[in-house]
Amino acid sequence: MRGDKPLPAHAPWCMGCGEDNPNGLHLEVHLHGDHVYADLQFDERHSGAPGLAHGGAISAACDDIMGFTLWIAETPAVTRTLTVEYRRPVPLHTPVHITASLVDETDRALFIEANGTVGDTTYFAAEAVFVKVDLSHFLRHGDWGATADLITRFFQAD
Ligand SMILES: CCCCCCCCCCCCCCCC(=O)SCCNC(=O)CCNC(=O)[C@H](O)C(C)(C)COP(=O)(O)OP(=O)(O)OC[C@H]1O[C@@H](n2cnc3c(N)ncnc32)[C@H](O)[C@@H]1OP(=O)(O)O
Repeated sequence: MRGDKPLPAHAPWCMGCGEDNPNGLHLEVHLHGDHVYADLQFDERHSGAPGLAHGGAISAACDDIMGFTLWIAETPAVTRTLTVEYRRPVPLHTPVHITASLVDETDRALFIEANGTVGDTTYFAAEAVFVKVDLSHFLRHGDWGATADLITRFFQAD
């Protein structure tokens, strides 16, 4: 059983968890047992209808926290599909607890679920398929310098 452990951001400018992104969600994600979790509050930067979180911001929060179950799966992977069920409108400036866990795995695919609650009530739930990649995926498609930083975080996370 894994204990409660803070996990490093995907990248400093990551929209979900990067500490240097002024418009990001600033998720601080912890590993706890067989799942990861974060506590967040959406604010005006993430607004859709007045006073309510934008569906895209909620989807981004789900995608990003699911991207932390990679430390459970112990493999890099990227989102192939993401489905979000918006069950209740999420007010801004309201504490939301979001969790994600790995529910199944094949040679190439990870099946991941996320859940966002306010108090004891589920406000949104998501399912995703991530496809495993090797770290060269990020070198091939992304920024070399930032990828070197990502690889450092990958190995420091152990
Ligand atoms: C300790 C570890 C720390 C890690 C630390 C690294 C951090 C790592 C940073 C991550 C950061 C995250 C941040 C948030 C998550 C993003 O935001 S990720 C960004 C958004 N996503 C993307 O950009 C992905 C774009 N898509 C792609 O690059 C390519 O489609 C992919 C995903 C690499 C797959 O390419 P491909 O290999 O050509 O795809 P394909 O052959 O069609 O499918 C591959 C396999 O997956 C299966 N598959 C595909 N789709 C499905 C599906 N829907 N259902 C079931 N199986 C499927 C296929 O059947 C196939 O299996 P096999 O036939 O090989 O057995």
